[in-house]
Amino acid sequence: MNVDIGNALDGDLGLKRTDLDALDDGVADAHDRIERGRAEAEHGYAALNLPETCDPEPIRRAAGGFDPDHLLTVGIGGSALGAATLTDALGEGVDCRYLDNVDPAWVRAILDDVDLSSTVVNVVSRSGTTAETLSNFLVVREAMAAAGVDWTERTVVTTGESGNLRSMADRHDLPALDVPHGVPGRFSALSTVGLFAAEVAGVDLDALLAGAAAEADRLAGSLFESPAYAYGATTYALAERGAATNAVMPYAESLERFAEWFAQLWAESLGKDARGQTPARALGATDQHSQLQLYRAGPADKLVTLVRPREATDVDIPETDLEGLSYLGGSSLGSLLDAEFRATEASLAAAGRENVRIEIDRVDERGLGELLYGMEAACVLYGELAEVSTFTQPAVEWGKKAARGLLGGGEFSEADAVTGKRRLEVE
Ligand SMILES: O=P(O)(O)OC[C@H]1O[C@](O)(CO)[C@@H](O)[C@@H]1O
Repeated sequence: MNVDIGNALDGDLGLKRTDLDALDDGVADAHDRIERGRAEAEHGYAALNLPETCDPEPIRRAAGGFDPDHLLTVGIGGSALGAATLTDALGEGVDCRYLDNVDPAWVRAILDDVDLSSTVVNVVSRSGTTAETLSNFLVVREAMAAAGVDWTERTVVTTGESGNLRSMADRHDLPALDVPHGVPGRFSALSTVGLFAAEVAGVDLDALLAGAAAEADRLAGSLFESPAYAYGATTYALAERGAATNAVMPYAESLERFAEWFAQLWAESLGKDARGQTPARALGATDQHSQLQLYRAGPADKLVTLVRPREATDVDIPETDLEGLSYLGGSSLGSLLDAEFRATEASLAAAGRENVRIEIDRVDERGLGELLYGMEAACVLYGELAEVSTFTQPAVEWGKKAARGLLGGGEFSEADAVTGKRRLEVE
């Protein structure tokens, strides 16, 4: 993974090279803290040890008995997004679906669309109590029964040491994978949580973890020596100068889900104490015809993170005599995408709008390992510099309690606030 922060300097937000030089002592201190946390496998920091601590063998054993047409992963947040990022980018041969929402029409459509007799179900929940995941799993289990499929023969559980799913796995002797200790869900893509789906979809886990390990080896006591820390420190420095939004814009359809994964990582880790940086999901070249107007001419309150593979397959553009389009004929879609990437990057810089370029060699296992690990390390560094509690997510609990109270799942004052909503309806 390479990070080019040149366009983050001397823009509207006024970040100077000297500011990064001044920040580098803080980066060194943060790196020391991170390395101490890794050495002690402290909660959260343990995620940065996964290239060494994640053992692919149990994952391969759990997946080995199946040869499915479909993989249905039932999980939400970090229990689905890492797997989805990996199978969207690298998966081959198996139709991988993710039930991470409880929209009835959408769930029904997916269950009607897959042949459950040739589907493997991976139900994933660290806590084993997440309402969406447990509800969807109960629906899937009933659909399998209705289809005459023995769900116990086609279900793999990924969960913590205790809880509903662990009890169910024990009771029915289901294949069960352990979520890693001390790794919050949004940091668990490179663990059993993300890698079961990847294994079923034919991803080379060793190459993926080797890419992550290579990025881990590049963590250093200076932002100028570590791509991950360069990104974490630069995004932090820009946030401190007003970049309230970070628009992540991969120039590859296969990385669109990566932007969704990044959004949870960045928002749930850094959105604390009335601070943080809002991740916006964009896609190149498509959003050049959409959000780019705002990024270039709207408020100077954001940075754009442009992500791309340096190499990719290509498609030739046939010659044409279409008026004014002959310059495209004989070129290729890859050349057009490359020109648009560099033009968008320059367009933002010309307008004083800060942007950062992240490149991986290819959308392959090594590249994704580098990218996912690099963003996780960047996030941890940003959290250290911002002095926030990177690895907790207390703010999401209020809504969970309110919903549970509304459903009669207990007495929660939060539910009272829902029924007391101020109304002003306009018909
Ligand atoms: O794996 P679990 O416990 O079902 O949690 C799923 C997701 O919900 C959260 O805990 C937030 O509610 C995320 O941090 C997590 O990725």
